[in-house]
Amino acid sequence: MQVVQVAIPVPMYQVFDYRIESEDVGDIIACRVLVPFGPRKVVGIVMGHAEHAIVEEKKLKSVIEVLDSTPVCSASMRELGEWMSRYYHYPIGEVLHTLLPAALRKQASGKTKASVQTETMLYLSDEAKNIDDVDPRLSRSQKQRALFHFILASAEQKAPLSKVKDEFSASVVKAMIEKDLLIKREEELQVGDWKQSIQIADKPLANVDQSIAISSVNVSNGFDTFLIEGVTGSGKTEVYLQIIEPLLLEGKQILILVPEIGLTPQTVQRFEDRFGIPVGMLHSNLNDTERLTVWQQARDGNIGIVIGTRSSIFTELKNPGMIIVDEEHDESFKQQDNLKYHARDIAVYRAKQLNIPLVLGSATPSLESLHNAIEKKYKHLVLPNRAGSASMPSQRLMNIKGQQMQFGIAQGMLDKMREQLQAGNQVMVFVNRRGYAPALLCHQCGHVESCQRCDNPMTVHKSVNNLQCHRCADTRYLPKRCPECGSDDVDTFGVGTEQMQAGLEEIFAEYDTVRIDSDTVRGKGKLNRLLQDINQKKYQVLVGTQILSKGHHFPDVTLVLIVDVDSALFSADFRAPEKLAQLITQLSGRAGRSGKAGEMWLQTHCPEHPLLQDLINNGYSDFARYALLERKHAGLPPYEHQICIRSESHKKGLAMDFLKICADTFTQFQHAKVLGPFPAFIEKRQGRFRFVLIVQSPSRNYLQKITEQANFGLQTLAISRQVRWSIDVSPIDFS
Ligand SMILES: Nc1ncnc2c1ncn2[C@@H]1O[C@H](COP(=O)(O)OP(=O)(O)OP(=O)(O)O)[C@@H](O)[C@H]1O
Ligand SMILES: [Zn+2]
Repeated sequence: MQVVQVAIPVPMYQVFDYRIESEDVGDIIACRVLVPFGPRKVVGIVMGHAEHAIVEEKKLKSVIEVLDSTPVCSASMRELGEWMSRYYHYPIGEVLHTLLPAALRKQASGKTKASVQTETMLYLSDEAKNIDDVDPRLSRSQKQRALFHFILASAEQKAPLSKVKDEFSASVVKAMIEKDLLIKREEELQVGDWKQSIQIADKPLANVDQSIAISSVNVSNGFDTFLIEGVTGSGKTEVYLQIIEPLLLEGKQILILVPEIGLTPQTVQRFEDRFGIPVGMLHSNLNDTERLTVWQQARDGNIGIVIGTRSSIFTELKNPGMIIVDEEHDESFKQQDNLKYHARDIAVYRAKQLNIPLVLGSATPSLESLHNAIEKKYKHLVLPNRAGSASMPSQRLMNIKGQQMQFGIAQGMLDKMREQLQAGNQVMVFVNRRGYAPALLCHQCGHVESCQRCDNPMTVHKSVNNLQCHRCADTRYLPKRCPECGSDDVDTFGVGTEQMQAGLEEIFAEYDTVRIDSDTVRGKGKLNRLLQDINQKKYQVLVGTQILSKGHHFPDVTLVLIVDVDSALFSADFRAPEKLAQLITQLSGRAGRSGKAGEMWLQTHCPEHPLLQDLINNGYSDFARYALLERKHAGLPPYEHQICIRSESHKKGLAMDFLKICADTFTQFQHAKVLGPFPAFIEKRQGRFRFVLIVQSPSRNYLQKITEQANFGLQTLAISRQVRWSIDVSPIDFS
């Protein structure tokens, strides 16, 4: 009998010992096993072999079943898991489960699922090799003769069944197997197939800045991190295409991370068109089996390029060549619940582990990455101009103090929009709220309909005729009278995307309007169809939320209007200016991308605000450097490091008490600053009161160590089981 240590997805930090009778432990390291855990059976991963079991050996429970014949994760992935467990203060069993494709986490998954991918091949039998068309076994069936020639003509006189099935029916194949003319055999999927089929399509000649970036990356050998800071439309994607070309030709695989809503078939198409090979796509709309297939293909080296969102950073690559993180500033790279990892940070660790280059790209780099570039930890490559014949859009502020507004738009702006529409161009209007209006207000008594569970005004949705809480998704019918005083003088307050679309349809009745927000793009392929329709100019007026700002290339958009973002100028979140500057710059970057002059207008009550002045006059790059200076003086990230402890409870006092204990714990450490507890930006959600505590230190290592120590103590407190709490390392959001 031997004892194995198994990582199990439960909120406990240790591994668990189990007995195993038959197998040699050395053979099942990193394989999944089914084990009893309390009353349940769970899937765990064998981490190692225990010399001495913690529990007396006789009392140890046994492994029920070994689920894999080969490891489900490589040694480097296991090492990454162990690092993440320490770095994010998260139980190892749960970390490893996060790294694996969902299909492999489930108990039902069978023994062979994770193993090497195979395919069924059809061969000519030795007998078949010696016959010809007049042989009676072939002469009577035209179809069988055709299949015989099909395989005879194939390389090595074999063909995959999947390909044969495209042209021949199953009965033809079956008949030939029964006559001993064909042999069916399972073979390991051939590695490097894609390498043979690469065909590089015509490409534009890189401009000077692009060429410098391409050659800087291409001369690198082994691990190195590059930050490409390229203005919107500067041809960053073209740079990615050209830097990965020599790697693909050597048979090396490329992993590209993109933001959640940036991953569209158009993005994938650009890579497929350039290299003529299929690209594996990993995103949240895939089912578990589809995800598993891409994961296996990548791991077995059967696919050259994988493009995916956040969690695809955990893709295993047989022959890794490079990792690219596009739009590296995007917040969707940070997982906000459970294991709160940042895919960009994991990318740095992964690239170092695999000894390959990492390329981060953005028009609006995060202050973290920019800081690393300025400090020369990353190599900084700049694309200051737009590619081809396009030039940068002009950026203007529209002072709306005291102006007459129609649906939240100033008259002067409507005139400018009409001008562009009449010239055959498209215009884009950004509104930061979906729905019809952010609140329903009684004109008589001032009552605002709110979600009681979240203490939050409910948003009016006229298209579905209800009120919705955007925090907890609760819905309520849309009242005709005030629920407080009974007056019928109730009205909406503020403008959301729905109302904006309705208003613009009225004002510009002769043009077609489309709305892009999470309500209209729900459903598989919906966003893509809408994006295609926009590119085919079915719509002239585009109204939408953030989704519109993400990397889209709309050649005919010449005017971008940002309706109202003033509230972000007064946010208590120290990251708000950075986020706002990124949003404005990315939105503005949608205008004038293909030679036509573009303009961006920002409506504001505060045109003199220094952030807006700096951004509009000097651009993001200047703003960001100034913002870094401010962070330095204020002792904020990236100059200091933070963790945030969040606590939630139905009892306000309890959530607060827990954080007070946390604060006392951390105050004992000399080199840490403790801030809070404060109410979270969203103070209440789903009936729970929410608080945060921030701990800060100039040393990341020190902060890591004291958090580990503190966490150990906090876990043992009774109150820690009465509140819902979590540790967020390098938080980017305090809501
Ligand atoms: N060297 C070049 N010569 C001519 N056209 C180019 C060149 N490089 C890129 N382009 C074209 O310029 C346009 C913008 O390029 P691309 O989409 O690569 O920019 P980007 O920097 O990734 O954009 P964004 O970050 O704003 O989404 C594309 O239509 C692309 O084909
Ligand atoms: Zn709610």
